[in-house]
Amino acid sequence: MKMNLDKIIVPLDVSSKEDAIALVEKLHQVTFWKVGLELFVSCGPEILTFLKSQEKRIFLDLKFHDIPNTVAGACRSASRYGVDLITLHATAGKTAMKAAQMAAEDGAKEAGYPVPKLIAITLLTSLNSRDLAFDLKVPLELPEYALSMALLAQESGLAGAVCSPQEVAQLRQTCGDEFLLVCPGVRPVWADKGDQQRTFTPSEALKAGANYLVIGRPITASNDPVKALERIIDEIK
Ligand SMILES: O=c1ccn([C@@H]2O[C@H](COP(=O)(O)O)[C@@H](O)[C@H]2O)c(=O)[nH]1
Repeated sequence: MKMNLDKIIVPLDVSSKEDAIALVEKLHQVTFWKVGLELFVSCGPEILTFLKSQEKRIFLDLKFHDIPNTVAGACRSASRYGVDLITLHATAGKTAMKAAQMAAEDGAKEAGYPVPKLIAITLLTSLNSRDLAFDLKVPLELPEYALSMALLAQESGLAGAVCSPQEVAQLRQTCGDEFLLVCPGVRPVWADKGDQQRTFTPSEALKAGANYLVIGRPITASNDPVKALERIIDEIK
């Protein structure tokens, strides 16, 4: 039970500190929480301080995407809070990713924390092949594109990537066992897909080689989040 629970990251996709604290208290067995744009924009770094006080691991998912100097500055600042994972878009480019990695090392060192793992967004799990080809005009097949973004992140010295579970087997095979692969877009068969386009079930995603699964609404939007989490843990036993 504990081993599988450690592989699940639950997003705190709520709009206030009070709601976030209530969720953390309700799902007290969850050890790894994700702070994304909605919560961070509404309550700022206070939420990180709260999670640290509860000895939780923190995935800071702000998906930085800017010029190298700005992305590096954001990663330096974020690393001073003692977070464990930080996202940035691979499409920010190699120079930005390299600068981000160096800055994260500096920020963590200044604050006396371990260096967080920087992981690159390959292609948002809400996009499908049609979006990639016709809207974004990317002339590559989707799996090839996701792989090329992961390789760019790896060449830039990043610890890993965020990918859909549908691409994780190929990324694992090419990028190796040490490369961290974090998968959102995970849906038990009984859950709504919502805006997620490239999904697998939790057991499929783990079998394919994901290190961590990010599972939000199937748990947090359920009438009984504790039961939903237990059901997922049972299914991946
Ligand atoms: O490609 C990506 C990158 C990040 N996310 C984030 O993961 C969670 C997924 O939540 P669900 O409720 O399980 O859909 C959410 O916070 C996203 O911002 C992603 O979905 N896809």
